[in-house]
This record gives sequence, structure tokens and C-alpha cells, in this order.
Amino acid sequence: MVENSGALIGSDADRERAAWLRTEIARHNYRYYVLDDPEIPDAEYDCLFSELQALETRYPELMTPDSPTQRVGAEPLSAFAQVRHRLPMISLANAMSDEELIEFDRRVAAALPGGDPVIYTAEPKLDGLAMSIRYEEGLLVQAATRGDGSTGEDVTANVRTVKSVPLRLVGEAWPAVLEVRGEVYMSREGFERLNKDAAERGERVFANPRNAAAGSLRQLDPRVTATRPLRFCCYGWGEISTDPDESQYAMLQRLAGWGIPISRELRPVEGPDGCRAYFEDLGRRRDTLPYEIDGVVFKVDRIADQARLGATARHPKWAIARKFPAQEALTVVESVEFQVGRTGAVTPVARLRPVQVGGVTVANATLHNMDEVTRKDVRVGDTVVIRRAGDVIPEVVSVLVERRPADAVPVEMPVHCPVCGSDVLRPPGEVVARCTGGLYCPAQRKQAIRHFASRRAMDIEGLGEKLVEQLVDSGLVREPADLYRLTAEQLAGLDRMGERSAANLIEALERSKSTRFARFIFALGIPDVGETTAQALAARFGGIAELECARESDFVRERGVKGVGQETATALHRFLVEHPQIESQGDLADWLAGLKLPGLTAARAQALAGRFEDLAALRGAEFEDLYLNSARLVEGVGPVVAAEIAGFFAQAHNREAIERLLAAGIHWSDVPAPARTAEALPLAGKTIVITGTLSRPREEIAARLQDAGAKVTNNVSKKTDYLIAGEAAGSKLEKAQSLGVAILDEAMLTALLDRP
Ligand SMILES: NC(=O)c1ccc[n+]([C@@H]2O[C@H](COP(=O)([O-])OP(=O)(O)OC[C@H]3O[C@@H](n4cnc5c(N)ncnc54)[C@H](O)[C@@H]3O)[C@@H](O)[C@H]2O)c1
Ligand SMILES: [Zn+2]
Repeated sequence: MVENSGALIGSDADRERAAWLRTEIARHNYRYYVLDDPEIPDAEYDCLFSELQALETRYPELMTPDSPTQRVGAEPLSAFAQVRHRLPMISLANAMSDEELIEFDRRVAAALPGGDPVIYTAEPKLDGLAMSIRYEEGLLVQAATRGDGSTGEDVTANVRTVKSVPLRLVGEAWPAVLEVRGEVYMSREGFERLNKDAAERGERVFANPRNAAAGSLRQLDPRVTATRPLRFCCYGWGEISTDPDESQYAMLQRLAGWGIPISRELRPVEGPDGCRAYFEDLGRRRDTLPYEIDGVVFKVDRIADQARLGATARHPKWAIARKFPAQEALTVVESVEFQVGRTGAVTPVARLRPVQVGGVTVANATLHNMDEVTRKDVRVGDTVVIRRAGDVIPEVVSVLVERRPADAVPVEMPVHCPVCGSDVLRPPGEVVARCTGGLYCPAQRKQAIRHFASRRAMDIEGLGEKLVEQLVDSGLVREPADLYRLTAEQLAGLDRMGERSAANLIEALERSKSTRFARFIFALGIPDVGETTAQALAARFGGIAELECARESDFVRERGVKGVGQETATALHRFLVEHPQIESQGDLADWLAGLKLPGLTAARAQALAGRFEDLAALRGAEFEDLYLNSARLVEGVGPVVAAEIAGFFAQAHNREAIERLLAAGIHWSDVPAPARTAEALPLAGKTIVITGTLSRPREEIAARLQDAGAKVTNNVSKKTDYLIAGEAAGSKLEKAQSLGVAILDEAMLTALLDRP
């Protein structure tokens, strides 16, 4: 540094740094104000900005006229017509601490006559985008964005679609020219809905309500804007053809009287104490407000005083934004670990280089699930934006791909549970991956034992949550079977456990050994297997060994024609029913395609013809045979639950834990012993055919009939004993009638099955 006629001269390094900061800030301004797609969190931007400000203050010769410190915002997008603001739209000075606010108040008070505490209007600082809306003779004539403060974009057509903006002022005595200024913003609820819809359509989601509001408003097609949940809140005014009121507060009330929405939280406050009380109150309520705010704005209330105080190029000297601590920060992902929850859910968690967010140090952030990891493309080594709002667990919001190191490592879901080594299963279509070692995994131990003992499972009276905690923490119980080895002495040694209650628990454990099969299945805690499904499984499988051996295909079976969906099948089915006499001509596939039915493309016609020999076979088919679907053989067990059941029993650890339970003496009496001979079954030797639409899947009914000893076949013949006929039964019913086969409806079927 060289001293030169009193002013400090920056070194070459300072000069270079200042130039770099200017370009970098200009780039971020463009992304933020023009593209509505910021790359870095505001706090990070503010650091760059204040570094440049500090350099320029220290070495005034480094200041350039085009420095971002001398202007607000960014140049307007050329796609919109430009609007010159008659009065500039400037920004606000910030106070990051109480001290800065007190300092601001001191400066204001010193510049004003009299010595009374200054009155301020206080209101939330909405996080949206600034808008100037011009009314002439009470009619909305123009709306413009802030742009670079002196020139904005003409977004009149878009603003006209925002419902809370009046197109015509109400009441009377409004000035001939009135420019109201305020914030266009999006409520949290509107933002979440918009993002949910966008995600469902596979479109880009917005990072926060501010970007969503700005992106929605600055649409070239106002019809798009019209569909977005935007609102407007006025906090000031620009050009106005009459004198405003004496105070900011009174003037805003007057605008409200003309139909302009203002903040419900608007209050006059006195001096720095009043400001602090307001700030703290709103800070406490921040998370419960229906919209996002990033601070509170205080404005000197008397308009005459505002004029006396004036403005700089960037902001008025009579207003200040007291900001809340930032909720977002930048840091680096050092590793990704997988946590196993009480219910076995395996969740990716980012271990971060520790960083301050909103006043606390954050070292971990949730990545929710693998879909999220893939969507955000988070890799180990990446620089990421993390967000911590209120009490919510910090989360990774986005990745700065530009800063990705060459050796960044993609994240992969582990194949085995990091806690117990069991397989990790993610059933098709499910978001959550789970450890399948339910009876064995230490991470799930407490939950598994609590569930096992619960009233609707093994119903072990006296084995409550607290006791399970103690038993597991003391190492006495590691799996359900350990419960049955507990002694009265061991129990009596525990907290709040007298001899009497210890003896009672031993008795309850003993009693629980005699149970029902369905209860036992439920007690195992297989994900998504509730009581009803457990009952269906108990009815379908003779015993635990059969259930353990069951494969996914024993629960669900793929059925129908690949490539054909239900809608196409419905169209075809209806056509065939409505044209009972029609004959096919030539090649079946060509003929079908030639029908030009909705959805019945040449490829689908080909697939159908590949499955059915001729039109007669196609006509004779069940509706469910026409399109690809999965037939459920057990009520309540679809492809996901089937995968979960099979995954659970595939773990040797779980089977061994069950083995030990049975060895401890658990037994049930409600399932017929598998040894029961076939002749003793109620439908032994009967041949049954099912047709038409019934209240349950046909496979399920067939399975129950088979369990009862019946043989279920496809075609009616003289050997058929019964035909079970549902709604819309066709040719099979006719044939059964002609052969004199007994025909049963659904009620009769139920009676048949329930026969002792
Ligand atoms: N992340 C990035 O890349 C990036 C880039 C540029 C700017 N920024 C962020 O934008 C902010 C600077 O933008 P700015 O100049 O719009 O300033 P600002 O958002 O800090 O404050 C000024 C704005 O506040 C709004 N406002 C809300 N309630 C108000 C009220 N009651 N009275 C008056 N105004 C109210 C107005 O729109 C006004 O223009 C900084 O927080 C900065 O971090 C971020
Ligand atoms: Zn596990």
C-alpha cells in the first residue's frame, strides 16, 4: 500500500479482487433478478457484496461508475417493454443486529428536530419481488418491475391476473395519478402446491417462494401467470398527483380504503425498543405466518421527516430492513451415510463441513431418500446449498454443479443394512428403502419388541414402552425370544419393578405363548402387514413354514396381455359385448386394428392376437385376461407387500429368530394342522368352474376353493360339479345350464366355503 495525497491506494491484488467481485456480483444479479434462478444463497451473495463495499470504501479509486454497489437490481429483460420509473425504485438498507438498528435510530434522531423518540411504522419484509402499479383516474394502467431501479419491465398484462390487485380503485377521492408500490409474493401453501404439481408433471421445481413468485410473474404468457397463486401487498407509493397524508401509517390506511391490500401486521412503534419488541414478536411467529418473510421493515412515520432525511443512490435513509438470520448457507458434502430408523427405513444423510446457518452450527443434513439424491444429483465432494428453517431438520437444497470437483463420488444405496447387514429392500414404486432384518436389526430392536408385545399382537400385559427400553438398554433382551427367557429375579432388579409386577409379567409371558396364527404373523412386524393382511395370510398358508417358503409369485401373479392397458381393454370388451354377432375377417390382428377403437393400436392388436387364437377365444376370455394387471392371490397383498413379505423371510436371521420363538413354546390352535387328510376337506373331490365378475379376484376365490379340497378348472364339462357365476356371466353359464350343472351365486359360494 502506498500513501498518496492522503488517500489509500489499493495494491494490484486489491484491484484484481475488486474487478473479480464486480463481475461475480453482476453474474449473480443476472441469475437472481433476471433469470429468477440464483446459484448461491443470499448470505453468500451478501458476503461478496460487502467485501466489495469494504474495498471501495477503503480505496475510493477502485470504485467504478458501473459498480453494483452504485445501483440496485439488474437491467430489465429485453423481452418485456421497458418502463422508466418517474420516481426511482430503490432498495433498503439492512440491519443485521440490534446494535445496527440502534445505530440507525441514533442517526435518524440526530437528523431530526426536537428530541422525542422517533415513531416508525413496522411491517414484515415479504420475500417476493417489488412492483410499481400505476392508476390513472382510478384505473390500473401499468405495472412494472423494479429492474435496475430506474428502468423496469412492463408486466401489466401479468399483474392484471393477480387477484388481490384491484383493476379499478374503490371508494372516492383518489388522486388522478397514483403509483402504489409493494411486493408480489406467493404464500407457502401456494408455493408448495405449485411445486407439487410441477414435480408430478416432471417439471422444474422452484427453490423457494421468492423465485416462484418472480418466475411466475415474469412470464411472457400472462395465461401462465394467471394459473399461479400470486398475491400483492402494498408498502408504499411512487408518483402521486395530490399530497400524501402526514404519516406513512395513515397513508397506507388510506390506500387500503381504495382497495389496495396492505399488511395485516402493519403497526406504529416507538423508538428502538418498540422496534425490537416488534421484531422479536414477529420472529417468534415467523414460521406460523402463511407467507415467507426475511425480516421486518421500519420506516420513519412522518412524511415530512422522510423528506428531511433523503436517500442515497441505493436506499432511503429513513427506512431500514432488520433481517432475520439467513436460513441458507453453502458448504461441502464430506460424506453420505445411511441411517436406519426405528422402523427400518434407510435414509441418506449428508455429513457436511460444519457451517453456521440461522445462528447454529450445522454438520448434517437430510437427503430424504434416493429419489431426492438422484433428482438433486448430490455427490460426495459437492458444494451444496443447505437450508435450515425453524425447527425443521436441515436439508440439502441444491448442488453448485459449477463447483463440482473432478473426483466427486456419486451416492449409492447400500445393498446391506449398515447396522445389521440384512438385505436392503426397495419395493417397486416405493420411495423408501428398508432394512429387512426386522426381528434382528439392532436399529429396529425396541420398536420390534414393543410391537411384538402390543395388545393386538402377542398381547403381553405389563410389557410397556418404558420397560422395553430398560430391557433392551440393559442388554437383557435383544430379540423377541429373549423375553421368554426372562426370570423373575432379573425383572425384579429393574427400575420401578416390584416382585409382584415381575411375577405378573412372567405370568403374562407364559399366557401369551398360546396364541393365534394371525396374531403371530402380525407380531413379526413385517412392513405393511397389518392385522387384516395377517389374517388373510393365516387363512391362506397352513403354517409358518409354508409362509416362510412363499415366493412373490405365491401372492401376486401377472395376468393379461403385456402392452395392453385397462382403457384399451375396456373399449374392446365393450365393443365385443355390444356386437355379439360380429365375425372377424382375415388376420385377427389386422381385423382388430381395423376397428379403430380408442387405444387399440396395431402393436396392441398384434399382442392380443398373439395371445388369443381367434375371435371366439377372445370373446370367451375374462376381462382381466385382456390387459396387463397383477392378480392378487391374498387379499391386501399387492406387489409391494409381496416383496416385503418375501424379503423378510429371505433373511436367515429372521427365520432363526422365529425358530427360537417356537422353541420357547409359542404355539397356535386356529389353523388346521397341515396333516389333515384331503378326504376330510369340505370340498374334497369337487370340480368347480368360476365365471363372470365377482366381488373378489378370481384367483383368490380359486385359492380358497383349493384350500377346501376342490379342483378348480377352466371349462365346463359333464364332470363339473358347480359353476360359480358372477355378474355378466356368458357362454360358460349357458353351457352349464345346458348340461344341468349346479349353478351357485356368490352368496351360495360363501355358504359353501363357510360350511364346517
Ligand atoms: N443469491 C443471489 O445470487 C442474489 C443475487 C442478488 C441479490 N440477492 C439478494 O437480494 C437482496 C438484495 O435485493 P434487494 O435490493 O431487492 O434488497 P432487499 O430484498 O434486501 O430489500 C429491498 C426490497 O425489499 C422488498 N420489501 C419487502 N417488504 C418491504 C417493505 N415493507 N417495504 C419496503 N420494501 C419491502 C422490496 O421489494 C424492496 O425492493 C439481498 O438479500 C441479496 O442477498 C441475492
Ligand atoms: Zn438392519
